[in-house]
Amino acid sequence: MTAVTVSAPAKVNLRLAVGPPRPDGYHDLVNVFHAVSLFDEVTVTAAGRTTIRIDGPGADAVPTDGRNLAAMAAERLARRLGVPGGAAIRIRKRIPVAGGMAGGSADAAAALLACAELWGAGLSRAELMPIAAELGSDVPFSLLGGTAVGAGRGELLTPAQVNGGYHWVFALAHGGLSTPAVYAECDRLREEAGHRPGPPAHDDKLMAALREGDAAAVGTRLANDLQDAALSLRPELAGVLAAGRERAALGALVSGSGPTCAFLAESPEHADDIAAGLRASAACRGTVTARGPVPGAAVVPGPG
Ligand SMILES: C[C@@](CO)(OP(=O)(O)O)[C@H](O)COP(=O)(O)OP(=O)(O)OC[C@H]1O[C@@H](n2ccc(N)nc2=O)[C@H](O)[C@@H]1O
Ligand SMILES: Nc1ncnc2c1ncn2[C@@H]1O[C@H](COP(=O)(O)OP(=O)(O)O)[C@@H](O)[C@H]1O
Repeated sequence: MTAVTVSAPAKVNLRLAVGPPRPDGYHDLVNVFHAVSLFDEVTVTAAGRTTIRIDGPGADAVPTDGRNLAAMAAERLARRLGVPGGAAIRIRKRIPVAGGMAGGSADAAAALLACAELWGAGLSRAELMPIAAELGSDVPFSLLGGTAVGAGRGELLTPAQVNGGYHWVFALAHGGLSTPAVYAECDRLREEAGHRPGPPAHDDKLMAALREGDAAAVGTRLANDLQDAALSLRPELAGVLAAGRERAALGALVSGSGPTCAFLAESPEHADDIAAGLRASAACRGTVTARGPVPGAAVVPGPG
């Protein structure tokens, strides 16, 4: 096999409940991940050493050395398998960079699956999961896809039962937000308010709404404990959320650590209407519509 291409989806967090900081610097979560139809594509070919080429919006903000999560995935798997050399990696980026939609995690999951295929590793998706978790808390979900509840730091996944499809609008922001900075701001705001959070809690009503395919009920249960921190660091996001609510979005929230904002719509037509409202308000850089849930990282058939 000379080239393998894998596509991997972006995510939105339907619920992100954040516990107190752990001694290792992470936070325990109840993280309800939902994969949406916005994909990065990663192509790998055998090479003497690992290299990265990347194109698409925001590509210039992504490292092309050993700090790139896709490169880290390839190197880690090569070491694990005893493969000499590495992989030439090409990333076609569509997921907003540092946008709270797990683009780096998608690229890492895609590179892991693509290299396993390229090198004939014969590893199942389940066997790739522990390597994915070493690369980042969100990487296992990028492999799994669908809708799933992440415990621990987000890496311990249980697939969720979901009926129906969900229509989303994403408001793209200028620039990104650093995930560690948003978690730190969340801790700071809680300390300032004298709020001592308990362990993160599940929301049975959200899970029931997902099982019933009741988009309106899902919309009312969307929740993100990092939202206040993202708004504190980027106050203009309040205007973005308000612009989507004006067009009667079923729910509106910051996606993960932000700054992308997510809006749940009743139908594809309603999604287009919310997107038009957001663009008219000039509150954001642009919009993307997508549906969920979609599967996780998958090999794209045909020549790489
Ligand atoms: C917030 C979330 C929500 O899904 O994603 P984004 O919205 O940024 O995409 C995740 O928790 C991000 O996961 P990921 O981006 O994989 O984070 P990691 O590389 O594992 O960790 C980066 C840093 O984020 C913080 N972190 C991450 C996960 C976690 N459960 N607790 C944390 O405190 C820590 O400061 C850590 O050093
Ligand atoms: N392949 C990659 N794609 C995007 N970002 C990457 C990648 N590899 C490393 N990074 C770094 O990870 C940071 C977070 O990126 P990303 O995963 O897009 O955002 P988020 O964590 O908000 O979902 C970026 O600022 C970038 O420096």
